[in-house]
Amino acid sequence: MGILEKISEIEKEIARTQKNKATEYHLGLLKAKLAKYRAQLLEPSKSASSKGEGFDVMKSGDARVALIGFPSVGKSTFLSLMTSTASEAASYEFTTLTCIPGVIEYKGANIQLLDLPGIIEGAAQGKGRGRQVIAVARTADVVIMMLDATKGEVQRSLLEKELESVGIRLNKHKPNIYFKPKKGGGISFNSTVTLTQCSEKLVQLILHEYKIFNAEVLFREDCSPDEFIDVIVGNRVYMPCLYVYNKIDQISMEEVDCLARKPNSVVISCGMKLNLDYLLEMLWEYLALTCIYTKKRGQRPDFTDAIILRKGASVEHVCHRIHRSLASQFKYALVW
Ligand SMILES: Nc1nc2c(ncn2[C@@H]2O[C@H](COP(=O)(O)OP(=O)(O)OP(=O)(O)O)[C@@H](O)[C@H]2O)c(=O)[nH]1
Ligand SMILES: [K+]
Ligand SMILES: [Mg+2]
Repeated sequence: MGILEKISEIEKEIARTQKNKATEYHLGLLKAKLAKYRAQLLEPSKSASSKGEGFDVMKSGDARVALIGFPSVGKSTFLSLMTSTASEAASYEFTTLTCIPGVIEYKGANIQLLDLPGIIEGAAQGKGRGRQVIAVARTADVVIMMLDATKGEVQRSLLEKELESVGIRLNKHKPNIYFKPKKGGGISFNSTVTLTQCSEKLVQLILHEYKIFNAEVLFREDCSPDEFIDVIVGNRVYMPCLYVYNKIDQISMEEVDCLARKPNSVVISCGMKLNLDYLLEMLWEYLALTCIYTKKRGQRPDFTDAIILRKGASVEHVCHRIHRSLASQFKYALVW
């Protein structure tokens, strides 16, 4: 019997079993077994762990948001609330075993929301489906880190550490350092600002550690050694992250107030549908999308049909979105 069949057998037996004092232990045992099989299912197969691939879900819509969090913080409940997709939610951990996409429609944009399995400490090393979950997170435009408001802050720092360890930088911008390896000429080091954390000597040491002996380095901001290393190593992902504290129906007003004041944080209750509108507003801000409406001469624009682009998009981007031949024949645009 495969694990999936075993799981379904136990689930059936739990459903069959009447809940009362006499069956308490039996049910408890079944649930423990269920959790064990689910955990086994979450162990990555050897081939999957070596490749570190994500779940195979097509990117669609105008932007992608990934839900990252420990098990049972309410990720699936949230997806089912915000989209027309239903994702199974339950009180036991690892209810969700794969990536489930839904769509949030907001201001005329389609935002793809991805429900993912819960991740745990050690996820980056391949514990559970952690590696796959993180691989999906890398492809997102914004990460929602969902946290259980009734649990301590330690969950937040643990998850941050996991993402850090695989090169995901949350709510940080790319360090403003020009770095170019060369064929010869040694290391040329310059800075346009006063450096308080790095010196020429340190930069050289770090570069030698990476076996780089010829390069041009220009610091345009006062970066730390870690940030410099990020630049050398490359392949870092700089990701906006919204910390969402769910289940505030379970804590006191004072505690809610304290969490709500943290930077990049929103407090909600999926159970009582609290503050979800505000979360959407914040999400929209973090996605940094912009709505562009086209209009015919002498007519009003159609505000139900927006072209959604990243902030900073040019008229040329708009042309490409309308038709690929438009930009080359383009003469002028009136922009409001
Ligand atoms: N009190 C309270 N319970 C909630 C809230 N949101 C979700 N829950 C409950 O929390 C439990 C876990 O919810 P899920 O949505 O399955 O959590 P998940 O993060 O998807 O869990 P996994 O898929 O196992 O990682 C369920 O019993 C939900 O009913 C909330 O706002 N308040
Ligand atoms: K759950
Ligand atoms: Mg879930």
